[in-house]
Amino acid sequence: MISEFELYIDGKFEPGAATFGSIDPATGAVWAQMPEARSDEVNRAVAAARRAFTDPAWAGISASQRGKLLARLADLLEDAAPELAAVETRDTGKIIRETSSQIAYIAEYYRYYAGIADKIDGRHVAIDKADMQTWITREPLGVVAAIVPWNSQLFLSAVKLGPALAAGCTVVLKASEDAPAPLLAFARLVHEAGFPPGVVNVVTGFAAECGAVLSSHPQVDHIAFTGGPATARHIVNNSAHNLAKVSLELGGKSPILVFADADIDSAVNAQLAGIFAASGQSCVAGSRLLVEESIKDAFVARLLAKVQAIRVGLPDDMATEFGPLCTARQLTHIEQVVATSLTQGARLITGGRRLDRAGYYYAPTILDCSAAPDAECVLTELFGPVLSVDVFRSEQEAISKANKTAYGLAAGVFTSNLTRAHRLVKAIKSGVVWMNTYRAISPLAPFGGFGLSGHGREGGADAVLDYTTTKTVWLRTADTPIGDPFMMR
Ligand SMILES: NC(=O)C1=CN([C@@H]2O[C@H](COP(=O)(O)OP(=O)(O)OC[C@H]3O[C@@H](n4cnc5c(N)ncnc54)[C@H](O)[C@@H]3O)[C@@H](O)[C@H]2O)C=CC1
Ligand SMILES: O=Cc1ccc(S(=O)(=O)O)cc1
Repeated sequence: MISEFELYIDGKFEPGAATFGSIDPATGAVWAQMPEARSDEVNRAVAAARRAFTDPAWAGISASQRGKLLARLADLLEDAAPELAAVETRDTGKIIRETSSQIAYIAEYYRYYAGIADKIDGRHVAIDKADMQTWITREPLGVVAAIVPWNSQLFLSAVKLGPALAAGCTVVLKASEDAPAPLLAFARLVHEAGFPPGVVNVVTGFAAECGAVLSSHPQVDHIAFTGGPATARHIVNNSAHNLAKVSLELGGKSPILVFADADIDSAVNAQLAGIFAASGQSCVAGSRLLVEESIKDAFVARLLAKVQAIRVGLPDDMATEFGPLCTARQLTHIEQVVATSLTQGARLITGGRRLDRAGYYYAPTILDCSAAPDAECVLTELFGPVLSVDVFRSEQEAISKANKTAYGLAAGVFTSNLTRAHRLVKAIKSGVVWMNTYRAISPLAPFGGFGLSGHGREGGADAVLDYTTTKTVWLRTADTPIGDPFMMR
């Protein structure tokens, strides 16, 4: 497995200003040293990206050529998927079953944007003046600061790098200080793919000396951020310095609504996947089960039986279904929110404790919140394996409970009633609604939220446009001299 990690700045690998230990969440012990970028490294990375943006080696190549570089990166990523998956699993604790299949699929995101690179068209305007031709071209926006959290970081980078590079931007990618190894390893593939120096730079470091320096840097034009709402507020404040365009992909408190007429086996499995896959550390975690009252007891009993059969184990074992949390901080946060929720009237159905083993394991947990619908665990994101259960008695009540948090990222609806399904799609406030399925993703499908879940949309063809700006060109076609200079044409 890769065990040496460096920053990647201006086409070269370097050790950083200092190093910090990265922890293996399955043991709680440091497993590798990571290079820390501070202001000097960040400033050099942004300067390299700025220079590369206009350098003929990048600005002078065709869009098709940019697509070929992205396609090459996709091939390299696919080949390296097993090795990168091992690194991600070691550094984040995410189970190898998910990392290995997810990384192979991420190659498809780069392929998708490779194909789009030379399809970013401008348009001709049927202008309302006889002696004028007017058209709009699309140009790359400039230097992008891509800031990602530790979870699914190769995926969250792909939905930024893919469209940004297809559009012709250059990028400084900041990996989280929690588990940066997979992105630093990924930088080797960027290098091998042959992107000119400075087009992609990969750094990691802490909030004040790295993240804040990058997001407030005067040479940054666009900040593509994924993370928590609290950090997002810092990002928006930082962008007051550079007035960069900002996109925010934030947390969620996504409901899964199960009606009595649903395919219950499917809904139980989707709920299991929604909250216990990746040990609940997913922005789209289906952390609120809203179930029709008449089937609540039967549904929860079937769910509980499946939860009790989950195979907890070491994340690098293909048989493991449930691994540790990524950080000790996360473990403490979940313990505190669960304890508070119990005092607020939530009732423990299962879990609610650390597991008695090394590493940051927290048991799959279900809390009945039907008597405490405003408990903390119902309203705030935990980013862990904690499901709150509540009931509804009517479609209207289901909608109002689904929409009651400040988030609006995703929702799942399980029903066999087609007309109701259409009504719910319209009524639920979230950027994604999964009907009779959950946590499905594709490069072709846009993704993002409302409210506290942010306002960006990543994935899909239109994402490329976020990394471009328009230029309107006017051409006067008359051969006669321009007339009255004191009036607008
Ligand atoms: N909507 C989406 O697509 C997704 C959202 N998320 C959200 O991410 C969060 C979990 O990740 P965390 O690592 O806890 O997020 P976080 O917000 O703590 O960190 C995210 C990134 O921001 C950086 N950062 C921290 N302070 C900064 C500052 N002052 N200036 C600039 N950068 C700064 C961090 O170093 C890291 O790289 C959850 O809320 C989760 O829901 C996670 C995955 C996908
Ligand atoms: O479709 C977008 C999407 C889905 C899942 C995740 S996570 O990695 O599970 O947080 C992120 C984005």
